[in-house]
Order: sequence, then structure tokens, then C-alpha cells
Amino acid sequence: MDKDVRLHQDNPQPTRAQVQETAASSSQSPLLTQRGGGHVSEVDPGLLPINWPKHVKYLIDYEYHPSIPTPVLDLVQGRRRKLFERANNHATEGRLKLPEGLDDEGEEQEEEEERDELEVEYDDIPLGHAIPGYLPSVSLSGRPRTVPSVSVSAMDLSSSLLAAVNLADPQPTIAFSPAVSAPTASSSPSSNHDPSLPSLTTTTLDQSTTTTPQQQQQRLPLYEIRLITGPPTHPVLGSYGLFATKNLRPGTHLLDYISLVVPDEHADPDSDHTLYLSNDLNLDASAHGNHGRFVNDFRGIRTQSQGPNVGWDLYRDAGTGQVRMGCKVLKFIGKGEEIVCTYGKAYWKSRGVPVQGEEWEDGWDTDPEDGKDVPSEIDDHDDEQ
Ligand SMILES: C[S@@+](CC[C@H](N)C(=O)[O-])C[C@H]1O[C@@H](n2cnc3c(N)ncnc32)[C@H](O)[C@@H]1O
Repeated sequence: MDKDVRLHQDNPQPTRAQVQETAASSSQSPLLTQRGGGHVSEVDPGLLPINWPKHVKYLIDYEYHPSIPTPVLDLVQGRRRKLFERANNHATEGRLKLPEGLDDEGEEQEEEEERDELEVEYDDIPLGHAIPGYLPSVSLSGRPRTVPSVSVSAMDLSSSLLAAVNLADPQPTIAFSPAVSAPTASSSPSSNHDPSLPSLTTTTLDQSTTTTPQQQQQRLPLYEIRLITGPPTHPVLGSYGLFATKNLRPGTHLLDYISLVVPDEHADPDSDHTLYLSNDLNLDASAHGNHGRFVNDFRGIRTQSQGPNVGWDLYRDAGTGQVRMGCKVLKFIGKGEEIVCTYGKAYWKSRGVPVQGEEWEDGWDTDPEDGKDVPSEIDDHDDEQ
């Protein structure tokens, strides 16, 4: 790596030691200067998902911690949404650039115009404040000026948030900045959130056995991505899936679906990683995602009567007030078992794949204590993604 990459956080977090400069031996320049943490490594093509953007050359392994201020879109404030759309378009082209028209001069005026124009249009978004997703993409952070030209993709693997950096850029800079400025009265979670959403504190790691910081760092994630090599009947041999690394009880919150938020009009109909969110919004993890994008559909993996063992569930994070798309265990999952959901019949129909049997509803098992695989209800509910 011979480029100067600066990684910084506007709000440094105490969760990891200083950056490890993996190519520190390079005499050219420090690879990373930052107040956060992380280390750079070359992309392992065997690990990355199919369709991962070709420009991605390196990963920044960045410890994920719920308190890291991660950029979160505020859909109520339409301006950010528009920035997001632009950023998203650029990102899919392989580069994330300063949105046009938002250079220093006239920026304020343009922001005002966008806000006026978009607030009306998206006023009825029921999600209230925020959208699930951690994106270390500074253009979403509300300070686009500080992002000269960076291409970033992200996924959190195990307990890490990985940011992939396009080093084709002459001076890439990644800022893990706070998501949004302080919410205004009209867009604060408390004033706008859907009260019907359950409240939950995000937990993806096993909290039960350890207490010290050192031990906490050694906690195992509840799941891992595996290349699927069998059984021979598995429908996605040679592709990836998500597998339990320990027994998982019904009701366990596994992860949040991390992705870009894509309005219908910009949605890629061919994307294999889109979850329907709400209204005209979709969560597309093709370019930016985490473990959630590796959850396969249960068909061909479990029987129709067994159904999916996890389901997707919007919830509001009790700590941050953010609305997130969570993945919850529906049925007991044994260590080593594949974690599968239902994509819904519509998903397969749109791909010309005939689907038999009833539609599955994402209902939880009722008794998390006994660890038995109690079948959830089946009905005709269309739970398409
Ligand atoms: C969200 S991705 C799942 C992760 C994917 N296996 C990977 O390695 O990137 C969705 C795609 O995986 C494949 N897939 C997932 N579940 C499947 C199933 N039960 N049968 C056939 N293909 C499946 C399909 O190509 C689908 O469009």
C-alpha cells in the first residue's frame, strides 16, 4: 500500500487501542493517522462476497462498538436523504464524491432549497428519526465538504466494522463521524418515532460469561460467515451463508441489517440483497452491508414445516433511539447450524422460481427456555422482502 490514508473520528471512542499500521514499514508516509482504531489489510478475495465492488483493495478492520457514533441517515431531514442518494449513486460507480453543487460557495443556500423541497415529500415517513445502518461514509455525516473523494464500503464481521477503501484515490480520507447533528425538535426520536416499535438495546455478542475488558474482547460472536461446501443438496453450494457459532435461543437479537437505504425509484431490481423497509424504501446491502447480507432463504435448506429460524424485525434502539432492522432468532438454532430466513414468495416469484407451500410468518417461538424447536404459525401473510 503506498497511499496516504488518514482515518479519523470526529468523536474518538475508547474501545480500541491506537491504529495498527500494518504497512508501517513503508517509508513513504504513515498509512493511518487517527484517534480511533483499526488496522489495514489487503482484501482476501476468498472472504469477500460475490459482487463485492471491484475497486475495493484494502480493508480497515475497525472495532465495532455500539457507542461508536456511526453515520445514520435522517430521513425526516430530506437533505441528508438526497445526499445519500447522490452518494449512493457515486458509490455504485465505485467512487463516493463530493456531491455536485455542494462546494463551499452557495452551499448553505442549496441546502436550504433541498430541505424545503424534500421535507414535504417525505413528511409521511413513519419511521421517525433514523434508518438502520452504520456507514463509515462521511458524505452521509452532514459535512460533505470534508469528504474530498473517498470510496468506502463497510461490513461488520465478527465484532469488527470493516471499511473498504478505494486507494485509487490520490488522498483518500475516511472519517468515522457522528451520524447526524443533534436532532431538532421536529425530528427527534422521541417526537417522531413509531411508538408501536419495540425497544431494544443492541447486543450481538455473548454477554454471559465475561466481565473484564480483556475478556470482553475475546467474546465470541454468535455467528460466522462460511463458504457452503455441502451437503450436495444445498441450494447455494459454493456461495456463502451465516452459521451459528453457539446455541442460539429464540428471541436472541443477532444483528442489524446494515445497508444503504434505497428509495424505490433508485432500487436495483436485480439486487440479491434487498430487504423491504417501509413505504418506498428498501435496504440494499449489495454495496454496503454486514453479516445480514449472508443470510440465505430457508428453502432447500430446512423443510417447509421447519421454516426459517430467524426473522427480520424493525425495532428502536433504546440507547440511541435509532430505528433498525434487526434479525432475531425465531427457533432454537444449534451450534453449527445455518441461520436462514424467508425471503418471501414474492422474492422468488420475481426471479421466476416457483415456490411451494404456505408463506411463513416471522413469529417467535414462545418458550425461549426449553430450547425446543416449536413450530411457528404458518399463514398466508405475504412477508416479502
Ligand atoms: C442475500 S444473498 C445470500 C447470501 C449469498 N449466498 C452470498 O454468498 O452472497 C441472496 C442470494 O443467495 C442465493 N440464495 C439464498 N438462499 C437461497 C436458497 N434457499 N436457494 C437458492 N438460492 C439462494 C440467491 O442467489 C439469492 O439471490
